[in-house]
Amino acid sequence: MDFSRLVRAMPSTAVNGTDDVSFTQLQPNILDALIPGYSLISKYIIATTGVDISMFVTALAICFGTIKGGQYLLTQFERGFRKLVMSSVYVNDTDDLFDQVMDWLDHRGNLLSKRSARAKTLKGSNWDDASNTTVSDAIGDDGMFDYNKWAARTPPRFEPWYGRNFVWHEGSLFLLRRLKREGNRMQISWNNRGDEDQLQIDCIGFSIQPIQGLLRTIKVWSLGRQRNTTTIRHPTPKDHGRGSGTWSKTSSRPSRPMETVILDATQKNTIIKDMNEYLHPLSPKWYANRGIPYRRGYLFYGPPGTGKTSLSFALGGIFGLDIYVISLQEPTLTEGDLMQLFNSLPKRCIVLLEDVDAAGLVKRDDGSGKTTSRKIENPTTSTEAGSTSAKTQANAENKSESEDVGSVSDMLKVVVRELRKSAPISQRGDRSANAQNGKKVDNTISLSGLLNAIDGVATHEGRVLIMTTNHPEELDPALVRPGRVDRRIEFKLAMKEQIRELFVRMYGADDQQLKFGNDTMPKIEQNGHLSNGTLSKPARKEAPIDRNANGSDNDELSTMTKTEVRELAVTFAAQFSDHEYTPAEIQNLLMRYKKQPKTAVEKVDEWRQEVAEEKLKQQRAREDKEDSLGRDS
Ligand SMILES: Nc1ncnc2c1ncn2[C@@H]1O[C@H](COP(=O)(O)OP(=O)(O)OP(=O)(O)O)[C@@H](O)[C@H]1O
Repeated sequence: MDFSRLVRAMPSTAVNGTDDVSFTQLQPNILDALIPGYSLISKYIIATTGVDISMFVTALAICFGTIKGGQYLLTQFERGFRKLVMSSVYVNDTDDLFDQVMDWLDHRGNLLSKRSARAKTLKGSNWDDASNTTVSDAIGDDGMFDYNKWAARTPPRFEPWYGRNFVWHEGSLFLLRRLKREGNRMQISWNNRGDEDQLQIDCIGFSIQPIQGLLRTIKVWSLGRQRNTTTIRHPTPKDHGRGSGTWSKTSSRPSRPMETVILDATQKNTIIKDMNEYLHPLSPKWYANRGIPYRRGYLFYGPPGTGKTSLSFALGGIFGLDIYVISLQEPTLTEGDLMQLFNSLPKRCIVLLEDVDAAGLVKRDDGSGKTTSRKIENPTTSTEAGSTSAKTQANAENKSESEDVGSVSDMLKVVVRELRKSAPISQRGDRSANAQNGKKVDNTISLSGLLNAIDGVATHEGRVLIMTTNHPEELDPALVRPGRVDRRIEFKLAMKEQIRELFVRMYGADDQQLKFGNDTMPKIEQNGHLSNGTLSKPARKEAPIDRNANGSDNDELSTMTKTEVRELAVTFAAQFSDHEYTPAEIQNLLMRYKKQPKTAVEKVDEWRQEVAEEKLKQQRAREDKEDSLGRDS
């Protein structure tokens, strides 16, 4: 705005205030100062249409000025008022509390502005919100499940949009606003999730105590909602724009009940008791008094599909801990990120470090100035349909190394394998695949980098570290030394008893009690505590298991009693030897016949044949790949 022109436009009488001022006379001059080129436009309009727009534009300018002035005064008043008599608490969006408050706001429908709200389609991780939809709503005319119908009936979630939200809680009035930082300016915006958002909570008074009470209420409310769910977090993808080395919540799923992980009872008990003891509120003091870092590490090792991840998730469920998953195979993960990720862990959580053997760790400098690369094997693909166990694969490879070095081509294979072992990490395994796919692969996590992150600073004391591997023999002793790994748990191929339990769980789950296979063993209460063991409850009545929700003709279960299922489980398990298949493979067979336990028993031989053929095919494919690698080199 040109103020000098504005002053010049006012007649001296008006400026001096000695004469009456005709407001209409001033209009063109003032408007010309306010809107550059106004007089020209105005003259043109008068010349072409004969209409004088001065009055109209004046009215508009006055309205605009009044509104802006009002807004300015209001902001100044609010600022002054807040400074004088209000207290504030800020919550950053990287804090869990931020989401909890947003969720809480969302669930208080009366908070939403009457005129505007943001509708958000719910993603799969929210299990509760589809509960209003019944199965029949989602069945198409042809009797098949129609996902679109299901999704269409799942209501969107309505969230607050721009503006202030006033909350009345326990006799206090709160003002909640979301602020987004843009440069040095804080702007109000609801749900424009970006970087560095903040929630500002104000209340009237000279203390933040009422806000503390509000946040406590929200936390308790949130805890109630999260009960029986396990939150999984992964490193935030690099392209997310939030900077590397931060965690993102990837899912919140119903906790996996411990009894669904079929393992040796003693083994399972041991780890639960150990963790329970470690997480006890008095434990940190016990560790501190003895000068021992308050950390606990476990190594879960064994072939793919034997329950390592499942047990980790179930432990998260019973101890109410969130799970922070890091895969060292992630090609863009750097040592700096790893350190930052470990340093930003909450006080109590489970860190699941997956496939530590396949990470491509470079061994620590052995003093000779050389660093030696670790071997990367192509980890067995644990497809649901007939995955080959790593053990079988390892045996096959060992065998080929020791026996088959007879022909030239066999010798070549061995040479190729050795070449692959010593090749730079970026040229091997998954990183190689990523490189071919155009992903960035120029980083490496060295063993010392990993050890630094694990040992880290005292801030992440209290966490539980679970490392999983299919090849424990390939791990550097430094990584698994006591203090870093306090207990090693071996996961083996399924025993007959495990197979029987898997069968019973699949077909008679409603009848299963929380037990570890031995009635004298302690039971896990819902809250994760151990209690003295009692006899498992017998089946209530011998009625057929009728869960014919969408009845099908070949539903054998609806006519079977639980006792019959148990008896059939024994027949099923008797067809296998111990340590023949992984639990994942057995589960895959059972999943094919979800309601046909008798058919599952009959089909074992057919399935065995199929799995053997599949494994042979995979073996041949591996050999062909090695041959072609040999030819290329
Ligand atoms: N001991 C088990 N009890 C019950 N289910 C199991 C068990 N082992 C495997 N499964 C089932 O097999 C599937 C794969 O299991 P999981 O991911 O836990 O295996 P894993 O040992 O972690 O494999 P990987 O080494 O490939 O990560 C899951 O669906 C799980 O339910």
